[in-house]
Amino acid sequence: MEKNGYAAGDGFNFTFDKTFGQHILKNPLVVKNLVDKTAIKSSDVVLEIGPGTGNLTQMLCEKAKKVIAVEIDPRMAAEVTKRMKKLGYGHKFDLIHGDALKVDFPFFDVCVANLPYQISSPFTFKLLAHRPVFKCAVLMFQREFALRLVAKPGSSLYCRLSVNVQLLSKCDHIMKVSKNSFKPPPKVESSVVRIEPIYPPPKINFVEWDGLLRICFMRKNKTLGSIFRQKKIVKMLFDNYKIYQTAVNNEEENKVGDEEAQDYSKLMEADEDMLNDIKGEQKSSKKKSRKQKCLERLQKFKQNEGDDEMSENPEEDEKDDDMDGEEEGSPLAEFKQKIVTILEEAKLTKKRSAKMDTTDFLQLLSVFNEGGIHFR
Ligand SMILES: C[S@@+](CC[C@H](N)C(=O)[O-])C[C@H]1O[C@@H](n2cnc3c(N)ncnc32)[C@H](O)[C@@H]1O
Repeated sequence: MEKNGYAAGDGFNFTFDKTFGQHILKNPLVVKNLVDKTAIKSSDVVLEIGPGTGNLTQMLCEKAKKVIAVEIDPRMAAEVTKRMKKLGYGHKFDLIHGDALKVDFPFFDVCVANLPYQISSPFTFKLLAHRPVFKCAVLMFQREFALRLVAKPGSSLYCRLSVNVQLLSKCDHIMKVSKNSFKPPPKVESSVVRIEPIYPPPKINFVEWDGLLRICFMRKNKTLGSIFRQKKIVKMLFDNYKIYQTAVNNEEENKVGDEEAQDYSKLMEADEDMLNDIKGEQKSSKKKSRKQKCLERLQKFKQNEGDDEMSENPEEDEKDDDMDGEEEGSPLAEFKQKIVTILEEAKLTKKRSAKMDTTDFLQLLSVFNEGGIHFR
């Protein structure tokens, strides 16, 4: 039987469902390589997300003490269970039928997943929030997403997703996987990433963190001095400041802070935006000619260079300083001066988000918070 022009998988009498991103890893070398990279011990419990027909599952069962798989498609769930029983792994294989974003994960040491790419971001942050903390996760992602996860300061792909994931984990790109290793082949290239959670995670308020990063990455090549002098930013922070001061005066500070302190969910939302950006880029780039794309890239490159040059020059930077019409000595102007002083004293004025690592951002959040400046 055929659906979407593809025959059903090796010997399985059902068709692949595109809505569940069913692209089965058919290249045994890739399967072996991927499982080897997990360095599973015979005492490890493995959580596999999206086992499909079980090509990875079989090898995971060979190595691990136990494999628990979460599969959304009942046909795949039945198939992989039957296959593991037939191979003699019934005693060490458990299946949870459900949506990986909704079910509670059991205890595990290692996670392996080849999931639909549209849920990469929420899944990654759900995993990073899982407790007790696990040893590592080996995950297949769309290449662009993977490269953003591991991008370092200074790389053109460095973005909020990179900072957020690297705040919570050590992240390495371990192999590229071509479209032809899958059946049916997806439209995009893939990469495998190894993620090792950092434990304990930094004790910060993630809503504050997310608010700060959103501002910093609005123009990642601009200096912080320039970004934080913009009237709309100063005004927003001033409003926050007043609300926060009222809360402190009413002795509600702890209520405002503590409840949200370990909430990663905002980071999930943040990076959903980024994932949509990748999807958007792909959709629009499909319609463009190669020449058009080259021209755009060149323009973008020049623009980024321009940003850097512009913000090296204090006079040019002033152009962004649109506090026009704001009287000297007004509460807003004084508040702006407070921000400028905090940045100067911390020697952060000349820093640019594009080149700042997680430690720099943690320092920035800390000096702002100490100065009573908040981002939620
Ligand atoms: C790309 S296929 C990978 C199959 C198999 N692991 C392999 O590598 O050959 C993705 C699998 O994830 C399952 N899946 C999709 N969305 C899911 C979700 N939200 N929760 C759990 N499984 C899901 C699909 O049904 C499919 O079996």
